[in-house]
Amino acid sequence: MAENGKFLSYVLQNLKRGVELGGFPEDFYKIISKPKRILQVSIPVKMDNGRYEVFEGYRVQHCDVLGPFKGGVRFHPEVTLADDVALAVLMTLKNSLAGLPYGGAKGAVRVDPKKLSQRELEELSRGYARAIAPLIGDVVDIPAPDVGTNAQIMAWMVDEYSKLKGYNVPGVFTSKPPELWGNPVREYATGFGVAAAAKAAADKLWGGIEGRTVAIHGAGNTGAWAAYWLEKMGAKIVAVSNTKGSVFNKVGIPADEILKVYTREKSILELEGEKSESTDLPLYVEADVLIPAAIENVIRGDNVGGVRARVVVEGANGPTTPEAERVLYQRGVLVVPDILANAGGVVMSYLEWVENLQWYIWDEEETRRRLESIMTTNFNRVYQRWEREKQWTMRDVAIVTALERIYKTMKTRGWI
Ligand SMILES: NC(=O)c1ccc[n+]([C@@H]2O[C@H](COP(=O)([O-])OP(=O)(O)OC[C@H]3O[C@@H](n4cnc5c(N)ncnc54)[C@H](O)[C@@H]3O)[C@@H](O)[C@H]2O)c1
Repeated sequence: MAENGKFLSYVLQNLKRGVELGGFPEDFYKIISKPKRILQVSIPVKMDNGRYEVFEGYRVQHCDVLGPFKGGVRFHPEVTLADDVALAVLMTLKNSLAGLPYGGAKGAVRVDPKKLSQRELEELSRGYARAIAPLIGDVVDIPAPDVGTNAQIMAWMVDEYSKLKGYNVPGVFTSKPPELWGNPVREYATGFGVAAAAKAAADKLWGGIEGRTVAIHGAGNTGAWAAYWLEKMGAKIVAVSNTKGSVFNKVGIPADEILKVYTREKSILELEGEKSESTDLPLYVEADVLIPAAIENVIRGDNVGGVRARVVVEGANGPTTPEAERVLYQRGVLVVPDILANAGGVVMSYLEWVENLQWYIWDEEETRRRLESIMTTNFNRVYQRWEREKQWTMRDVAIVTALERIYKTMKTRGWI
């Protein structure tokens, strides 16, 4: 996605800064900046036209000092190994910050899933699960969905892995459908967590989220469900976009309609309001909160001048480049970093995994209550520390806090 490893270089820049600010030894950076293991796979798929295509995929296992590797699988036509490494590093930090007993990993397949038939997609998903099977397991490495993958794909993968083992292994993939050892909260967990983080930020800055305006860049799983929960919390969604264009409506765009765009019952340009073929309108509209929820590197040095929101809550991974973040920081814009704001998905994955390992089932309300409590506690912990260390960005605080836990555990285990 990001050209020539730019995304990885931004993630490593932030990591290095975290190591320096936290006063950790240089050797710690040497260890933590490199993945422990990288698996590259080729997946042959017999296409509907009778010919074979071979897709390239990866599983990057970055660090497992805190527990089994954990992180999603991305299906995207432009994803590179460098992107996958960057995403795996972010998972290590995110899992550490959230207090989960997990290390970080990420998988990817270079493919445009929209161009595959359902049968081809199933073949590819099962093929990927078979290819990485020797290196994963419910206490080894536990993949989940990311961009371009979903609960149905997890169902195929968990089924394939279980067939290879000869018995059911529910805990090896998370974010499965509710009828296959999943939990109904997972569908909206990341968006719900982003909404909880935005609300927690608004509570601190304005005494509440009620009546505040929100712009959402990328109305997919994360963005559309964030819209849904933010509206329930009393905020107003004024702008939204996807790869087909953008809509702005200062009166408010109903979240139900945004969800219909996500589920493809409606095109984005059918929503009421000012329409634009540009996909980036939400980045620049007048709104209290901006939620970039599409892809990385959308707020950069060259366009940050146009951002007017007072708070940026990173639904996507890596949407703000370090250069843009410096500008926002100087302007007093609060950036709630990805590893804090979008952890709802992996926190929910953890809850699902705990259910699976015990063959136990929590109901939806109980699960959502646990998720909200973990998200809000984590936000407040980082925010309170940031209030004491305002010369740092909130990302710096989040990264240093995540690194402290990793470093301490490495020391205790004798890895450093
Ligand atoms: N889904 C999760 O559980 C989860 C968890 C943590 C982080 N994330 C991160 O959130 C981001 C989105 O993931 P998702 O699962 O919601 O993906 P998704 O594919 O469901 O949604 C992405 C949305 O962004 C839109 N989009 C893509 N490129 C765009 C562009 N240039 N301009 C405007 N819109 C664009 C797409 O049309 C789609 O609506 C990614 O960075 C992902 O890593 C997702």
